Amino acid sequence: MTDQKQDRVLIFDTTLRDGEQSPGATMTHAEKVEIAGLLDEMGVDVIEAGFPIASEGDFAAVSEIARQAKTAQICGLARAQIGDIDRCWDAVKHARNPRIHTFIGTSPLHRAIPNLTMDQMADRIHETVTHARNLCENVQWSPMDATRTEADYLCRTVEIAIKAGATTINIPDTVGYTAPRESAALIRMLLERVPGADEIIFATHCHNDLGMATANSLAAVEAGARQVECTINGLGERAGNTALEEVVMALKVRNDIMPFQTRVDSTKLMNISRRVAAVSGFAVQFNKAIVGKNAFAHESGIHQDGMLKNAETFEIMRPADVGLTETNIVMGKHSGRAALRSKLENLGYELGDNQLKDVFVRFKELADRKKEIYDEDLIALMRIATDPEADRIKLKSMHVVCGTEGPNHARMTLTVDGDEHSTEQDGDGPVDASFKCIKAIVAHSARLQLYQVAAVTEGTDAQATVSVRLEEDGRIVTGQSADTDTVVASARAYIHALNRLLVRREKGGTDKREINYKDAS
Ligand SMILES: CC(=O)SCCNC(=O)CCNC(=O)[C@H](O)C(C)(C)COP(=O)(O)OP(=O)(O)OC[C@H]1O[C@@H](n2cnc3c(N)ncnc32)[C@H](O)[C@@H]1OP(=O)(O)O
Ligand SMILES: CC(C)C(=O)C(=O)O
Ligand SMILES: [Mg+2]
Repeated sequence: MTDQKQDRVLIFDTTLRDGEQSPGATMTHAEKVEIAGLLDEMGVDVIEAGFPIASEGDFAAVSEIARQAKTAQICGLARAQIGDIDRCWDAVKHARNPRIHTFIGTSPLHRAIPNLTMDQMADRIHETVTHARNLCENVQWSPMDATRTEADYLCRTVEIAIKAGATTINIPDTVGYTAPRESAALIRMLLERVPGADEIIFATHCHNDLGMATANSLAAVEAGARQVECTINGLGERAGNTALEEVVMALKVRNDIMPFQTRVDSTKLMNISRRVAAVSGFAVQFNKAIVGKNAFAHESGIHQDGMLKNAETFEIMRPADVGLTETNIVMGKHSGRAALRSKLENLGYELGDNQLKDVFVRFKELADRKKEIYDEDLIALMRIATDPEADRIKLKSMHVVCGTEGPNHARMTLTVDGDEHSTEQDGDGPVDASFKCIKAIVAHSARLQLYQVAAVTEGTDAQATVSVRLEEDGRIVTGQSADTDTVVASARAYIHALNRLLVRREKGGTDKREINYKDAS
């Protein structure tokens, strides 16, 4: 009997593959390895670590995650092509418990893309799944756009994949089109009609285009699926994937009507949500279920009154269940190293003494400008303080004149590899003038693809987190910074992105001296 017959639901996290496919969510190698470590620690069963054929970087990240994984199975994605599958295996084979995930679009719309007839596609599925199974014991096969595939053809292809050795069949709602009762009916139909269906695990992989991803996933579980594919914060293409935290907490809180278990330690949800938001640059909306800033906040009088008398009046989960601890240490300019270390440890950062010293200096600088330092402020600060790529170009000072009178003007001094360079520039607004200063000192041809500002905490002294995405010769880098001054945060984010670009250039074999900097004043 497989797990499918029991009450255990496997959690398959695809933050690092489908989540990273969100436009702009590209993560660095180190960030992917870090997130994979947190997922493993949290009890996720399978981590889809990337698409190894997609790039050298993806291959390297999947290989390292495979080497480092302790408990989770490590999976890579591959098209229905022998070369993809071989490349995937070369990356995941280092894991104690590897998995190959191969897929092809089976719906009429998707069959037309590679221009295969139904029979030709059936042969391709047989050939590729057989090949994958000869390499790896765990093979997952997905009929992409399953929910818009003809029922008979879906049953036929699933049967072929099972016979060829697939151990998991994933049923993707690739475009977020299905509704809960259809999602359930589809799994039931496959279980009833496909020979061998009771020997494998059915998975559900939903997208959130109509806001039904979690409902569809849970409906599939009730119908017999025993693996849910999801991402932290619901990160993913377009409207995203099923949110891991929603599935885990729904199964926990409503276990009375959905009696299924996962292995996920829910107290780690808040921390990983914040880390994924920080590294992807995708802020979590305030009212996001489970991990939103307001998910456990109460402002109206009747709610507060009820909460004070009995928290269950307005809360169906305890904040501690998702890893929110009461803020008993309020961080500010009077806090010392011990409090900072303890606070950072609660947030999941283990620091050595030297690192703590550096972070403490930055913390005090911030505390001098800001009354209260929130967890989000510390996460933003840690992200910048511990990024090894944020080195060669540094902001020494800047002064900006802006307002209704114009022209907006920036004066800036940067250090580049330790040497100081200064310039002054006018611009169309203070941010434009600052970016022009940076460009005047560090000449480059990178194109600004994205400039995004978000406040990480409330109040007029809130830190602004700025993300800047640059593109140069196909290389895409994202820089981030946080500061109470939005223009300073913007300049720092731009510089952070440039530093990353320099690292990419060097890794790509370009001579380090290619960095072209000059005094433009
Ligand atoms: C629903 C999903 O999430 S699917 C996963 C989507 N994720 C990604 O695409 C991210 C990674 N992708 C990439 O890096 C690139 O697309 C690569 C490396 C895989 C392929 O790059 P290229 O060779 O330049 O192909 P390109 O991206 O232009 O087109 C995709 C090709 O794959 C084919 N293809 C797409 N899906 C499949 C599949 N499941 N099995 C076999 N072939 C497929 C297409 O027919 C097309 O073939 P063609 O080049 O012969 O026309
Ligand atoms: C690759 C497949 C599983 C996918 O992500 C989808 O169909 O949404
Ligand atoms: Mg998907």
